Amino acid sequence: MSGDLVRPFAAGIDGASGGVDPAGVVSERRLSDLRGLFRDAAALERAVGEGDEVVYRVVAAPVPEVEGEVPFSVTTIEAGRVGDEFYMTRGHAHPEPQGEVYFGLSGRGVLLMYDGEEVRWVEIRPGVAGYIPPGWAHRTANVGGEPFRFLAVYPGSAGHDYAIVAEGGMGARVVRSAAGYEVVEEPGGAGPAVREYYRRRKKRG
Ligand SMILES: O=P(O)(O)OC[C@H]1O[C@H](O)[C@H](O)[C@@H](O)[C@@H]1O
Ligand SMILES: [Fe+2]
Repeated sequence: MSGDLVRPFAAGIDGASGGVDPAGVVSERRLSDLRGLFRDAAALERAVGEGDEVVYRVVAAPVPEVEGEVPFSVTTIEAGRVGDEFYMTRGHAHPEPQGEVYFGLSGRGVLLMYDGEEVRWVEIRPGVAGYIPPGWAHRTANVGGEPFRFLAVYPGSAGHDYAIVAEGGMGARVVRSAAGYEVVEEPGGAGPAVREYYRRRKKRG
């Protein structure tokens, strides 16, 4: 059904350019792809009108997203903000509750995680690995003045659920502050449907 497994190989990971060699799928997300995610919708539309720049690029290794394989990719998030909020990924949960590891390659970012009730975050720098446990949605933001790059390694059967983050949020936002950045929790919390989504995914077996 899912075809042959991948043959052994080595890939070059270029922390200075975000390149992966050999590469598989390359995807780009522009400001206009991130509508509805930043708090300041008017600032986002202005920036879309002023050139709609690429916010991040993901270069994947040639490993398919199927059960048993372990895909990996390098994400480069450009430096920038929409209003006070730092450039960030769309963010997703894994419909199959599977973990993931991020490893910092260059620049400085925040890995934000959310389980429908609790917000956790860690700073990722070169040489730092962040662990995303099964059942936690995740998003990264570039909190520095240069591109932020990280390697991600995850189970091929994990999948990507973007809708739960688009609808339920991440419980917090990464914004500029006098100290550089801060992670500000959002008031109110998620509704019962969102909390139930995560609760189901955090039960083992
Ligand atoms: O998928 P996004 O939320 O847009 O995040 C961007 C990318 O970050 C990491 O590299 C993940 O492993 C990728 O699966 C993801 O696509
Ligand atoms: Fe993921």
